[in-house]
Amino acid sequence: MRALLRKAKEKQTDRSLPRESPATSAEAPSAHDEEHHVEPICINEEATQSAEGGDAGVFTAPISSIRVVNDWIDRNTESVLVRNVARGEGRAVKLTGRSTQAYGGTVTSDGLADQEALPQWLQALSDRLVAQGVYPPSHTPNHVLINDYISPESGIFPHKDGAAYWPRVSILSLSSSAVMDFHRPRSGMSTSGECGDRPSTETVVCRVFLPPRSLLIFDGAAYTDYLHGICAVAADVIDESVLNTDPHTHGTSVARSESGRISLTIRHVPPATAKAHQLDG
Ligand SMILES: O=C(O)CCC(=O)C(=O)O
Ligand SMILES: [Fe+2]
Repeated sequence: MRALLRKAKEKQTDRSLPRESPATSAEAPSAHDEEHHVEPICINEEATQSAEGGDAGVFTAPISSIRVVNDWIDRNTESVLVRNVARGEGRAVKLTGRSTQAYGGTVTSDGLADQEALPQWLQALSDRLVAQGVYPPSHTPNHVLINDYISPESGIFPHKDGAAYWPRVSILSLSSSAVMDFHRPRSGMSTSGECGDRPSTETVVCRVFLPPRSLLIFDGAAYTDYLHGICAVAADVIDESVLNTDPHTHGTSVARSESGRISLTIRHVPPATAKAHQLDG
């Protein structure tokens, strides 16, 4: 495992990823982590094998708790998942620029209420994340939020996922790439409303390219201290500041797919009763 992580770090060097360090607060272990006993992630060999034989691209970003596994699924699996998302349209909630489908239950400030079993096609993803060591069996993902972005120009305003979730998130991208921005919170920064059309240089500390079929995993400071969001742009301008990109693509822009991106946000939510119990005692 150590060798693997070392390999990932070497890849980071190979790819000339920016080495600026983020705000020092990002490096410090968060009190929230300790409170939730977040174990380090161990992504095993299988997770780093590209399904199509290419470079899996696991790396550690400047905020040390962000990782991307490229080609986490193959194209056939992607097509199956896209079709399953389309079949779930009946349960979709329409928002500006995107619709969402929630599976697993209702997330409340106390934890997961009205818990329902994940459908088999989502449970398979959850099981794979546990098998790969991304989640411990005690925190098997039990909730999936699907964001179906209506057009390439759709995004999501910078936000934090909040305290109801166990603080590690895995996001699987389907159908299109996008760049996710991690923002340092700024006093008075709005965390609701429309997403912007460009990242704010004032607040962005880290930008990460998410190709279709990639899995983004973040926890620690990236989860608790920073906001994440996706700009509302039809094409993402790529330069050396965007992680998970090859140097030869710097200076180009990558168009998002006309059909819009779909993301599956896979998390563990402690049951409402368990959480209330934990707080009591
Ligand atoms: O579409 C994405 O990748 C972001 C989704 C997200 O941040 C969320 O569901 O909380
Ligand atoms: Fe989020």
